[in-house]
Amino acid sequence: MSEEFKLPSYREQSPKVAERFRKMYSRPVKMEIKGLSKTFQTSKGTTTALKGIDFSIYHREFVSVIGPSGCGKSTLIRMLAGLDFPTGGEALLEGKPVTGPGSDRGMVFQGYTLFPWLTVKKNVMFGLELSGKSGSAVESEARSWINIVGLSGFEDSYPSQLSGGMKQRVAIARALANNPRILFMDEPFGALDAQTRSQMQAYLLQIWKNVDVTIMFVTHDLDEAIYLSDRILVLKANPGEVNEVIEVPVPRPRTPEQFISPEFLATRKRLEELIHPKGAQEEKELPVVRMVGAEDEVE
Ligand SMILES: Nc1ncnc2c1ncn2[C@@H]1O[C@H](COP(=O)(O)OP(=O)(O)OP(=O)(O)O)[C@@H](O)[C@H]1O
Repeated sequence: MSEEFKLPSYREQSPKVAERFRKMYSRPVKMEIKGLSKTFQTSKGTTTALKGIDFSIYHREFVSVIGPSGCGKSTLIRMLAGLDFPTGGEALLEGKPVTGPGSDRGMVFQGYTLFPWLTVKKNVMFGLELSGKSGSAVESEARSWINIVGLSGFEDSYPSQLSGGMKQRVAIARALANNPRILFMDEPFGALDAQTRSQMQAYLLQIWKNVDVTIMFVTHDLDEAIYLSDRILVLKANPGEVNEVIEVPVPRPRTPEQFISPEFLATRKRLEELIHPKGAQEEKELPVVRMVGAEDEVE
């Protein structure tokens, strides 16, 4: 008889992984979130989108935010980016309160936010020119960012000539060209097909490794969060609060083969327990629409 396969605890870390976290926690705090809350007044009453979020993101960390729909993931990232304002608490970037948008924070969203009338190079140069730089230095800087995201040769293409994954790489290059202290990514790969999405995840890990940047990444995809992150901030809904912070025990460098490693599976199981707790959703029988004979029934 074979022994029952037992997953390790998602808290079990190899010495190498524990050492990586020790190093990470010894780095300076990049962003400190202190008691951050947000309520919205609507015609139906008050919605508490976020309540008392406390969390610190360390320099060069990759953090993902995950949670059920409506738990406040986008609201959180928008407030940290300075695009919306908290109704309580505050966020500090390198010790300074966030009071509005700024070039020290980059954003990449799910929708392709490139200017369709500008070439790849001009899209990447846009932020640099806004900051007052000009001339050949800007152009060569833009070229080097285009190279970093693997799009050399496409400098003069227009967004309409690129695939979805390529457009998102341009959006990443444009955000990084401003040299942000932190990059916020809100479901950046949500609109991509599964194959392009996994390629983009691998690209993003390479870019993160090669560029001095800290990343906060919102996703619905549990595997994506585990594959990319150092830690996962799990939120719960109504009101949006921190449910758990998971230190991902999967060693780096990450590879797709790790998706079936015991550490990966244990982390996935824990995330599923947190996000889809048993009994939270009653299994509903869907109505049967009989369009075939009983002998054609399937299970
Ligand atoms: N501008 C707004 N006015 C009123 N309520 C809002 C507004 N923006 C967000 N909310 C509410 O705040 C809560 C959190 O919304 P948010 O979009 O941040 O959640 P989310 O976790 O990103 O959701 P999803 O996973 O579905 O994208 C929801 O209940 C939402 O209805």
